[in-house]
Amino acid sequence: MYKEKIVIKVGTNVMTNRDNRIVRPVLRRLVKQIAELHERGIMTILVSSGSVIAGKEVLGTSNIKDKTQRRQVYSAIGQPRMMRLYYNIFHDYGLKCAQVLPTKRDFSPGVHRQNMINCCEGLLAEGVIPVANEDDAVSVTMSMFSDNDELASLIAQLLNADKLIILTDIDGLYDGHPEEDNSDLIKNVDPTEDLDKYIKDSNKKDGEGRGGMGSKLDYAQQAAANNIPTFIANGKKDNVIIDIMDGKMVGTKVSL
Ligand SMILES: Nc1ncnc2c1ncn2[C@@H]1O[C@H](COP(=O)(O)OP(=O)(O)O)[C@@H](O)[C@H]1O
Ligand SMILES: N[C@@H](CCC(=O)OP(=O)(O)O)C(=O)O
Repeated sequence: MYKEKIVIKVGTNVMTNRDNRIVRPVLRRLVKQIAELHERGIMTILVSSGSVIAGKEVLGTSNIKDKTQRRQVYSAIGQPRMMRLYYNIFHDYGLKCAQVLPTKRDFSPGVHRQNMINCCEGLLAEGVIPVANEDDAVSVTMSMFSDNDELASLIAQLLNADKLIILTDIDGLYDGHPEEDNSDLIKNVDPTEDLDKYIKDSNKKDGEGRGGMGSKLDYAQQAAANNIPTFIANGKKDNVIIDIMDGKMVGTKVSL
């Protein structure tokens, strides 16, 4: 049996380069760290974005005009590609992984919620790493999460995780525009702090990440309010997960 369980969320921008191609070594470094935690008796539930961008890599520009339908098509093509990548990398590290594709409905009180718990706990008990992503192919409008930060936070709360780590393409929350030299990284925030003033607009396109820093913070604060210490950190940096688990000061920590 494992000693601890943590949820790690990896955003689209962590795994892509400036041409929006998936960078396999990034996924390898991520899985390597998950494998190291596994050796320490720490199980990970990985929440991974990437299906839309992986579908876009295959299909290129689509003629579909409707944005929702385009997202459905890209993700239906991309999700099995993501899982093939993960399956192979986890296998190289001697680990098993499994796909979990929830929709928002699965978190409403009642039987769906219990099914989610049973599925994830069952996988963890078997030593298998659940790799979750929103079921983008079928989840539209009401059944949609605001983004995978929400999904990761809900899974962490549902499973009563010991930590939530949200990996993005920036070191954490800055107190000014992240690209300005005089902006500083905020190391600690508490779950009730109003952080809206720090959020800057982004101009990301289809599949390049949803939600932005604002939603990341909202969901990090939600998990932290439920006693789950949450970290927002740069997934492109070497060893960032291990550093967090070893208590080093990296990223922005959201906790009570
Ligand atoms: N105050 C801020 N500090 C840090 N990042 C910010 C801030 N305001 C806006 N951002 C933007 O939020 C982005 C991260 O959110 P997002 O694009 O949704 O990433 P992901 O794909 O990892 O979910 C950063 O790349 C940055 O441009
Ligand atoms: N579920 C979508 C990603 C949605 C999302 O939240 O993206 P991101 O902000 O990059 O974590 C996908 O797999 O492409």
